[in-house]
Amino acid sequence: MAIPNIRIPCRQLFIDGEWREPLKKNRLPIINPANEEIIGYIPAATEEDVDIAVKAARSALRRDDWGSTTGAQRAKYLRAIAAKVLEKKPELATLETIDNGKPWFEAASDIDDVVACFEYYADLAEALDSKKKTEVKLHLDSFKTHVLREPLGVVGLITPWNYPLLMTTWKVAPALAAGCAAILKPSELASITSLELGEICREVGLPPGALSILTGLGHEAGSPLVSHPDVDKIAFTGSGPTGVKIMTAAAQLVKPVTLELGGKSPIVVFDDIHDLDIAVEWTLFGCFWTNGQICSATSRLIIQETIAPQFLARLLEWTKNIKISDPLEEDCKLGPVISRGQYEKVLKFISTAKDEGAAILYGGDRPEHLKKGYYIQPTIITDVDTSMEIWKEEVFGPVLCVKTFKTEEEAIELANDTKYGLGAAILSKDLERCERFTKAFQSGIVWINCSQPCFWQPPWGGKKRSGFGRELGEWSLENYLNIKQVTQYVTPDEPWAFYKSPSKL
Ligand SMILES: NC(=O)C1=CN([C@@H]2O[C@H](COP(=O)(O)OP(=O)(O)OC[C@H]3O[C@@H](n4cnc5c(N)ncnc54)[C@H](O)[C@@H]3O)[C@@H](O)[C@H]2O)C=CC1
Ligand code: BAL
Ligand code: NA
Repeated sequence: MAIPNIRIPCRQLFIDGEWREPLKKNRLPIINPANEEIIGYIPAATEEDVDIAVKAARSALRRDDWGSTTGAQRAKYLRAIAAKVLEKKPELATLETIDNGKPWFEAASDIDDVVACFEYYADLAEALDSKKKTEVKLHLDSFKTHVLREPLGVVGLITPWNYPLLMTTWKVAPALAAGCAAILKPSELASITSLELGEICREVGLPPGALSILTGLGHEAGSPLVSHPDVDKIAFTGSGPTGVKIMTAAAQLVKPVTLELGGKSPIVVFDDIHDLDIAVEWTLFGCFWTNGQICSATSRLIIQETIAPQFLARLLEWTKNIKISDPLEEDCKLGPVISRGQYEKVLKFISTAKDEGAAILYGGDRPEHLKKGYYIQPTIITDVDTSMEIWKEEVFGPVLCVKTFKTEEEAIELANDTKYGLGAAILSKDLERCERFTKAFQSGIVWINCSQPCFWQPPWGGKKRSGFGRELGEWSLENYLNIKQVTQYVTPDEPWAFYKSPSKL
């Protein structure tokens, strides 16, 4: 597919089905991480705009055109959105690349996932109609009970910048499928494609207020959404510290949250791998895909001592072969990280690792041939100790740290030696061993003989400090539904006879 040359659309906030200037008229720069240039501006919402969006969402839930829709009717909107996204795929992929820095072909594949995800939740919305009301068998005949699965209400969706439109979709598609009215707050570092979703919703005639999109800063636009008393739930993906702030604020209102936070996931490689090159490639992909900015990145390589020298030698050769370039260039496999802040943060992690005594096997700096842009070489760090920051903390950049092990017990201990629990991978020919590791890994996701493939049908989420709740699959729909018990006394002519009846007049 040809990469189109594109103009950055100038948008406002998407509220109540229309484009509206933020009340305070503030805007934030859009920076292309590949050249550090300001390429446009996004509107910056504040508390006042949040309040208007919440009122519009409430009104959508009260109106028949959204609040009384069946799942089948909502499925039509979701399919229409999917079709429009597909139609605009080349432009959306380009916008994603120049906003986020990921290689264009990765962005294009994200857009395919966006389309598939909207279609998938269209199917689930339809299926919801037959599951909306389900009977619950009781042990008594004098009562009958059924359960209603109804939209939870107004939901706040706060998303990160690493898969901008895809992370938006992981939340928006199930929320709309469930019949909620959603308010999306994308990351200020990459909001363009989420705003374009607003234009798509307008084009397909999604009822006003069903989805509003408020771009802006976390503390100005995200925080008021979390603290708004008329928002029923927050679904968040992002950093641990922000997750803690959100959970703390939501707790004041006993507001449910789902949190998909960071990770420091292990990839355990045994000496009985099927093939050295295949294992090396999964190891690279597991950490360097999306420029290393994946919450589930398997950024701790735990390698069996017996195979370590030849594995690392081959890993080095493959790493040197990775094409680092402007992400719009064909065959680019590693673009810049998202921002100046992230660039400095990642380099600091590398310098601290060196200060703490680790060795840089490869990378550790900006590539010589790229003078501008937030580029960092794919970096491999060895001689790592479990007390080091590089072993413990999420880098969110193309940095892999390596530790060797002798026995299975040692490997599992190292794998679980983290406060996080999102993903974990094992590469081994021995499937019984893989099974033992699957049980022992303290994580929400396990990859066997691979790392990172991500599909929309299975559940996605973590344990420990990687958060809680599950996205994707049918699990995500449950996040946006209220389960209501309805119990009926079916013998109303018969007294309940709990209290003593006063004598009749
Ligand atoms: N788990 C993941 O997928 C991600 C993890 N990260 C990690 O987080 C680090 C910092 O990146 P940031 O973009 O600053 O992440 P962040 O967690 O602060 O931002 C994520 C989203 O939360 C919003 N937000 C920030 N403060 C908020 C608040 N007080 N209330 C409500 N919403 C708020 C942001 O505007 C953005 O939309 C990265 O270096 C990386 O380590 C970043 C992005 C994604
Ligand atoms: N494909 C992984 C999604 C994430 O990093 O959040
Ligand atoms: Na950007």
